[in-house]
Amino acid sequence: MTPHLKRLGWSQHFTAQMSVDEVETLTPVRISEVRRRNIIALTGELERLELALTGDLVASDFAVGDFALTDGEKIVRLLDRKTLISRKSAGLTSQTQLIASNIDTLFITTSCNDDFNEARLERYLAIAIEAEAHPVIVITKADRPESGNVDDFISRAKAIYAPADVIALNATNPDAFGELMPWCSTGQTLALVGSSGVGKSTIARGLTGLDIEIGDIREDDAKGRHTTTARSMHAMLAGGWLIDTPGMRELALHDAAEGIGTLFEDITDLATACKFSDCAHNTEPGCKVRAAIESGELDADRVERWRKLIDEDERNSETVAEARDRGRKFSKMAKSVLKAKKARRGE
Ligand SMILES: Nc1nc2c(ncn2[C@@H]2O[C@H](COP(=O)(O)OP(=O)(O)OP(=O)(O)O)[C@@H](O)[C@H]2O)c(=O)[nH]1
Ligand SMILES: [Zn+2]
Repeated sequence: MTPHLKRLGWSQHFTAQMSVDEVETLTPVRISEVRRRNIIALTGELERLELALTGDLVASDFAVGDFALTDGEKIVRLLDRKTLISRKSAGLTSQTQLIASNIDTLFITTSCNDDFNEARLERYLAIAIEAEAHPVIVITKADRPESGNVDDFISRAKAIYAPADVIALNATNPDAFGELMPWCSTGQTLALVGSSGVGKSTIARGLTGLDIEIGDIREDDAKGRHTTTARSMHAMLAGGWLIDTPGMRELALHDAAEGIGTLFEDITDLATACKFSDCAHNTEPGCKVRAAIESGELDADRVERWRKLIDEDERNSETVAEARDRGRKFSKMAKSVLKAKKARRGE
């Protein structure tokens, strides 16, 4: 592996996928922009190539951050991803839209104010775990906590998921960025998520030295609003890459059952030991989850958040057919309720 490729974020994971023939004839590149008709990719020397899509490959098969092999003209082969973040596209066709790939670290950003909330952090943690990206909870506005003190926010964040790192900082102070360096250096790829106003753009600016507006670029055409990924991969001052595709801001939970399972492993373990395999953990006899809440081993609020997250995930993961089915069931139910009401009123 050349040092140049390492700088691009290349690793053994990708080398191992190449045949001897491919090593001799093709060039590895990293995809930095996905356009409707072509792909912009960077070589190890950071040369920017405009590559054609040919054969079966279409733009929606690619994510910013992908590694691929090219003959210099077109993409020949897409390499298996290390990690992938996707979302369900809005609208009638509930297709999965690829948002970013081969991300090592996800900065889950919140602030020392009302934005800080366990449920929100858990949702992003489940997304990171599902994508196999390392989660770092970055708590901004540590210079002016609106309530309590910064240490309280840090301990609350640490209590959510032990493997996640937690950093509190003043994102407007350039000196504070030193703490973020372990995830920003050469070979590392990073993405930022969090609500509006928590400081994502401020952090992005601090890490890249560029005034980038994350998520502002949209294309409109007859088919409706498209997100484009123009200029979505930015070199960080410390040597790594920051990926900030527009879809990152609107990430919703979907198909993250495993992520939720890992995040709430203790509850999941108890739930599998319940007497009934379909236990809803309400009033069923032999429910280990309820028993753990009653003994004080589990926090009832956390269990509630776990259930809500599973519900949200299942709702967002359903296929178009399932959603239609649910719609039908609902309208059937609504009709029968209406009928019963009318009958009561003697209509
Ligand atoms: N004092 C202080 N202000 C901060 C900090 N982080 C962000 N801000 C300010 O908070 C405001 C919002 O920050 P942005 O970086 O625009 O937040 P964002 O997450 O990118 O917001 P959207 O673009 O709406 O998604 C700006 O005025 C920042 O200067 C911090 O750590 N301390
Ligand atoms: Zn149970």
